[in-house]
Amino acid sequence: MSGLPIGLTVAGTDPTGGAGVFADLKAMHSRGVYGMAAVTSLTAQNTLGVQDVYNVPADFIDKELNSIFSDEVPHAMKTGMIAEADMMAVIAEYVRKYNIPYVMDPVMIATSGDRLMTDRSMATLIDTLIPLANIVTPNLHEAESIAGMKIQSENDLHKALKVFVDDMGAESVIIKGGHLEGDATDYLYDGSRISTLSASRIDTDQTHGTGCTFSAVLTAELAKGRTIEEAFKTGKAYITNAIQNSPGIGKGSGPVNHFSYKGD
Ligand SMILES: Nc1ncnc2c1ncn2[C@@H]1O[C@H](COP(=O)(O)OP(=O)(O)OP(=O)(O)O)[C@@H](O)[C@H]1O
Ligand SMILES: Cc1ncc(CO)c(N)n1
Repeated sequence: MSGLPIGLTVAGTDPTGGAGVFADLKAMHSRGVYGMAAVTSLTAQNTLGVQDVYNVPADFIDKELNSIFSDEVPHAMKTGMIAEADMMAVIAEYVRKYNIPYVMDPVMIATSGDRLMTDRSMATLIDTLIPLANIVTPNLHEAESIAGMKIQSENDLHKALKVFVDDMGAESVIIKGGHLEGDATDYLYDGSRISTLSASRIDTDQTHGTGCTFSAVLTAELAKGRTIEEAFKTGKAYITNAIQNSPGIGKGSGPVNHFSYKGD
């Protein structure tokens, strides 16, 4: 039993380290949390796009998770890229059995526009993973696909938030406004109230892996026993600072700085 908070990420790799499990580990480390990672897919990708994907078979993901959980149970976990429904079913079993705080980042399409989840997995994502989640973190497009509606107004956004919690059974949802017009405003709904956090939009294309990094920070904060609202505040401050200080790596949409945020 470790005194250090432990966060687990279950997601794909990005060999350039800007998104996926490597980014998650950096974000958790930066927040003072010991990071563990089980890999769902290897991708060949960089700041320009995804060149190829190699899925880990679901029964091997089961072995990775068994190795982790039979040895040390993490204090919180997140999932990111999960390409296929059979992988989701395996992961859901561990979330159910160990019942640790769970952040579900429904990764569907990379910043570059490449698909990272099959369409036929959508029903499983909605039926098995979302009801287990303490926080679901869709971006605007993912929220539209999952809620099955267009989001063109504040009113639509409020309706979509409620679909995740009131209809699908998540404890809370944060719809991220990285792709909204104007300020980058994120919306949290926890079943009783909607709260927002806003940052001025940073005029940059250095946003590769922002979603992964944001959800990894939320997971790290939950691993420390912080509330969802506290985790949201830290996640927002961290990602805004990380985008502002992006290191300018690669020829395309580069990664953020996982180590620049120095807040508590
Ligand atoms: N240009 C920006 N300026 C300020 N904040 C931003 C900007 N772009 C994204 N964010 C913030 O970054 C976080 C991640 O949001 P975003 O909508 O980009 O996620 P995503 O699309 O899932 O990311 P990914 O690129 O990893 O797929 C949110 O808090 C969002 O408000
Ligand atoms: C492995 C992986 N997960 C998530 C994203 C979304 O940014 C990505 N580009 N790559």
